[in-house]
Amino acid sequence: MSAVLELIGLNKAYGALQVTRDVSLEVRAGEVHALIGPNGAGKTTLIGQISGALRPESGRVRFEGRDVSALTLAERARAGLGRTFQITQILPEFTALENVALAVQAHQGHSFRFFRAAARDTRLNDAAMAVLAEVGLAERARVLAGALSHGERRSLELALALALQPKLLLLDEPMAGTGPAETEHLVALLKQVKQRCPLLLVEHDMAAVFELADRISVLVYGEIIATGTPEEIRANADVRAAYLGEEIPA
Ligand SMILES: Nc1ncnc2c1ncn2[C@@H]1O[C@H](COP(=O)(O)OP(=O)(O)OP(=O)(O)O)[C@@H](O)[C@H]1O
Repeated sequence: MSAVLELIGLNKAYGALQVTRDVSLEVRAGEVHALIGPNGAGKTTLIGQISGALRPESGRVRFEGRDVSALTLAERARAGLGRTFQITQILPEFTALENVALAVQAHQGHSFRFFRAAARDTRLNDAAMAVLAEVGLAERARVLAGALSHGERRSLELALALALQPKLLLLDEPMAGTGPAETEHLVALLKQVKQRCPLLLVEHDMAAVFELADRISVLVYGEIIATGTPEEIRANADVRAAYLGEEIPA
């Protein structure tokens, strides 16, 4: 399988604290690649360097064969490097449908200003409804985003990202704060999203990671200590030592 995203020798430090150490990694077409590691290992910092929110001191990011290292976050997003929006970026006073319509409209390159009116536009509405249906929120389309449950807002975040038709999706802890039923729903949803584009998934819920991932990379103190299939990672002595053998499901 070909690499959609390639990280080549990324390094980043905060003062004396080296948070990314010579990280090289590839996400291949069709795969869910999970990035796991103990708290503070540098996962979010690494995602930031991929999305363009943070600049590494050295190293390259290649996306679909193109060096995107010099591109801004917005330019990378336009190139198809998608990420989930934080819940705080959901507009609570607007309906789920209006939130997604805004994202669809943004993808089509229009101004945000008239999106209330634009949300009445049938084509825009249809496109937004299709994305909502994809994440299981069709029946909640007219509900204000602020009135959705936590799990539903997580699904809405995913819908906002999908509305931009990403060619790869970066997911930073999509299961955080969700209950068991919501987690199950999100796992099923991500399996479906995988049919559309590859995923780079940062997640602490190990059961979800081991269910979803085709390959897993393990980050410890900013360094990738192992990359492999779930079976390989489960059997890796260094990984078990880093996790004290606790969180890796048998
Ligand atoms: N802006 C910053 N300035 C200084 N240090 C930072 C900054 N951002 C993160 N760090 C430090 O960098 C290290 C890596 O943080 P990061 O959030 O990337 O880890 P993480 O693996 O995502 O952690 P978690 O699993 O807890 O979310 C931590 O020691 C953190 O305290």
